Amino acid sequence: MSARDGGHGGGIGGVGTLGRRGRYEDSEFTLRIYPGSLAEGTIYCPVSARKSTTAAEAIERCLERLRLDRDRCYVLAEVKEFGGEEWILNPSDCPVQRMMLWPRGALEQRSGSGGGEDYRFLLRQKNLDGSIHYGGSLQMWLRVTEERRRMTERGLLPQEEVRGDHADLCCLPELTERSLLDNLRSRFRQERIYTYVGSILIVINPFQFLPIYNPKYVKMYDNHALGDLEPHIYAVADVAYHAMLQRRRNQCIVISGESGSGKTQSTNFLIHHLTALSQKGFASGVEQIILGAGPVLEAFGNAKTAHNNNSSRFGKFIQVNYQESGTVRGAYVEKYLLEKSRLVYQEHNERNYHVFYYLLAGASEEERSAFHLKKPEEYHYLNQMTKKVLRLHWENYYESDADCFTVEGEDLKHDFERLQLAMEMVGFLPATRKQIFSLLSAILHLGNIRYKKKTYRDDSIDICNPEVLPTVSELLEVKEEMLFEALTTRKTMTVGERLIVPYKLAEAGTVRDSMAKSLYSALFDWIVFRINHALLNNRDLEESAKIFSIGVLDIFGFEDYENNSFEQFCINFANERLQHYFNQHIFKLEQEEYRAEGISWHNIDYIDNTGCINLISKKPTALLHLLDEESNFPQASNQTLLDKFKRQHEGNGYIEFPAVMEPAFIIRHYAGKVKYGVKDFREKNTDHMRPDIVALLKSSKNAFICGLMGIDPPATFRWAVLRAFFRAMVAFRESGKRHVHRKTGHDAAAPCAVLCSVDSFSFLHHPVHQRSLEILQRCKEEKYSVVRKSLRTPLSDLQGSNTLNEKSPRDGVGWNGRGGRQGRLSSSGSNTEEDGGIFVNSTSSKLLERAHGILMRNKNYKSKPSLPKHLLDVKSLKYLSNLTLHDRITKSLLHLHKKKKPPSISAQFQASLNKLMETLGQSEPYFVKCIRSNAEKLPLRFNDGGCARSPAYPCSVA
Ligand SMILES: Nc1ncnc2c1ncn2[C@@H]1O[C@H](COP(=O)(O)OP(=O)(O)OP(=O)(O)O)[C@@H](O)[C@H]1O
Repeated sequence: MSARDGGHGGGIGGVGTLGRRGRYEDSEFTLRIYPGSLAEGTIYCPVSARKSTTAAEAIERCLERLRLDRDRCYVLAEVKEFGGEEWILNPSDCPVQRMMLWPRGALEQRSGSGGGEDYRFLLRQKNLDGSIHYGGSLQMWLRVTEERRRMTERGLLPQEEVRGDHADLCCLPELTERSLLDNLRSRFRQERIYTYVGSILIVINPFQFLPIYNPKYVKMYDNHALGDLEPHIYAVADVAYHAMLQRRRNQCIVISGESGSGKTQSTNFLIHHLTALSQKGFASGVEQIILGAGPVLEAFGNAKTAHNNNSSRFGKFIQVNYQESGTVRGAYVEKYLLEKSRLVYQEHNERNYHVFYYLLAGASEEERSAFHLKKPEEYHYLNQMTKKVLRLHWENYYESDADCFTVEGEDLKHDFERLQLAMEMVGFLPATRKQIFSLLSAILHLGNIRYKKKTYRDDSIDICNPEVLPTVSELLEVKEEMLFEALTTRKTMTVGERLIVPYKLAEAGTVRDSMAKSLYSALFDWIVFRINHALLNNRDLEESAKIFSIGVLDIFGFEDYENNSFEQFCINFANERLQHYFNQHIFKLEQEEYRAEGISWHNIDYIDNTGCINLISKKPTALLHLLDEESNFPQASNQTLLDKFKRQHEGNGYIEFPAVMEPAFIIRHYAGKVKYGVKDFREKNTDHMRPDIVALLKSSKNAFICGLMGIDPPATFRWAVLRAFFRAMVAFRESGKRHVHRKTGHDAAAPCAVLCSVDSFSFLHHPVHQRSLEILQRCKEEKYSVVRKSLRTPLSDLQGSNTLNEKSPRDGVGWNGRGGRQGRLSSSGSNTEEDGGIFVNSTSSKLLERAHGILMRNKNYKSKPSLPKHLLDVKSLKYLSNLTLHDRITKSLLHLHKKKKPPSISAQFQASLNKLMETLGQSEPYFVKCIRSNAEKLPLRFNDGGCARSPAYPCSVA
């Protein structure tokens, strides 16, 4: 693709600034549409398009140029990297927007350097039954495959085994570690990366996309039993889908494997197939949002690590919900344990979360100055790794410097553009995005605050670089003095007296980092919440509606590093629970079933890890409970914690203590022994945001920051509605007065004068007021009342002003909108539950109606571009908050449990794991085990040692 105006013909990869982004909105690009067999002799047809050009329009132009038969029906298919997988675009989809989500490499290759045929648009013809016509080749191909299978069955063709490998390891004549490895290696060399072990799918990450994900394969695996065909990830998705429909039971697919083994990639294939299966090739609204949600979650939750340049630093469970008929109706994302420590510290050769680098590389000049952005190397939270390198190679600082902030083949500017677009796709308006980036900048500046001792004699501290404070206070919109106090002193109550105690030097750094980590994780929670809101379907709110679901769990694999700490302990505990679930299903339940049916069966010994799970989590003396006890005890230390572990569990076969006096303990996990250092265990387990910091942030004038501190989304939403009302009223009246004043030269107090002259006002066209007016209309329609019985101190807006009316094109609701969501809202009944509701009195109602009339009549008025986002409302917010009740991370981070102490991090993690296990327990499971073919990430290279050592290696699970 190339942009023809604006002078950035190198493709969208070169568009990085806001100003350029503005031009980019109107730029004309060239789409290359490949007609394939529909126009023999034409490789591709260049079609000019803008960001808003629809697929239907692009097809029209293409048909015109190629003079194709217009009586036929055509669609545009987007082919993405994974070996030719095709995504059919809806007529209203915008191909340029899809293309903007492609990685820069794809766009560059497109501009002529060759080899980039992976990403492209194809012109496809649609058959009468709605299926896609593949020019006969698919049918032929399927026939050949089928024929081949029949001939093999009849013995006319050699069996697969003759080639020396088995598609199912259970069929191996001899089951040894050697034979398993030989079989996997042999298959891998034939580019067969998938192998079954019974019903379990093993994937060996080839680090190169193979052409096995295109529609031929989608079709081929449709409605076959597992094992009928060559193993494939699509086969698992397909079997789960049909089992859900036939047995009317929820299904789940559990993906495991070490970092870089391909879990996330497998999840992507599964989700695409699971949504595509029910869509007959068309991307639904849900699929679109899932499509946008991926890059957003990735930018905020992934980072470069030593093992994987794009490693997910959080676990996720994506649940695709279906109607009884089997069509997708919505989805839900649950996240587990975002790695917070990465925000303030990274190991050598690792980076902070991607989004920081994207922002610093891609922000426009305007954004740079608004957020006071610097270079990455000037931020403490990003440059610690550089400093390490610096110490090693002082003389070649600049080389090392560049290496640390970019990854080979990466274009951060392009990634920033892509992120912005993805955020737009999940419904984040420009103002919301600005709030998010401003918060990220505040976090970076916060990290630059350094402390020093005031004097040698006492412990009191000061900030070395006070010039940073105004920047942070400006970005967070808090008072500078309050910020200084919160960062240097602690307020405590002792016998009714309020004490202000200065932090010690080491403490202050922890407080600063804790504030940064908590802000970031609250932001991440907020993003997940908003994505879930976008993925929510109206019908999910109806209790009677029957939902079936298929969940895909992509959770961090087993970890054993040189230094293991609290995070690894939690992660490995989660893996123990999953291994237990796996054992239950694969061995125990199956054997019990055989025995119940009277089938003679020799029980297979498997490693039962119940003992290890009990050691870690069984009340009252398990390690996690002892940790909680010691975390609550002010005099305790990590050493007393270790002593407690020893006293309580000495002699337990699952725990050992190093012979030398080392502050560590060793757990015998199912996947091997891991040594954990107890340093920081207590601190990490109670990593809550301090009350002083919460109070500071709640004092922010910025509704978005306050919103992050809000624990009750429905309540904060109502406050947002109220605020919007007053904002609109005040603005409307004030502007009216000003206008009359200008015209008559004296103050016009009478509202009628305002109304008479308001037609020409432009202030109403400001997005904030448009939104306020729309919100007000909704209030009116919901019969809210304007006068609150008692005005409490606002809990603040959850969403900030710009997010309240982000709405879905599906809603189709205008000012006087009927039907759609509006219908749902008025029938929701949520308003009646409210005490002290909001009443629209008749004067303000008239005022607003008039204002709206003006707004709508004005010929300059343009409706906002419709966004793939649901309208927020109390009922859906309540629904979502209930779904995430178990996950009280944000709540506890903010220390909002007034009476009780907030639950510890490990307690919250256990609660979310329990919920996950409950969901899995109610589903029929499938297991996908991912293995890294080599540690160097080389394409199609099989390293025996690496594969056999993998915790997902069949020997260690079977
Ligand atoms: N099936 C596949 N075909 C081709 N390449 C793959 C495949 N699966 C994974 N990869 C490559 O391997 C890289 C690492 O995979 P992925 O990020 O999915 O690993 P992961 O197990 O999720 O790692 P982490 O636990 O660190 O998040 C991907 O960026 C991709 O380049």
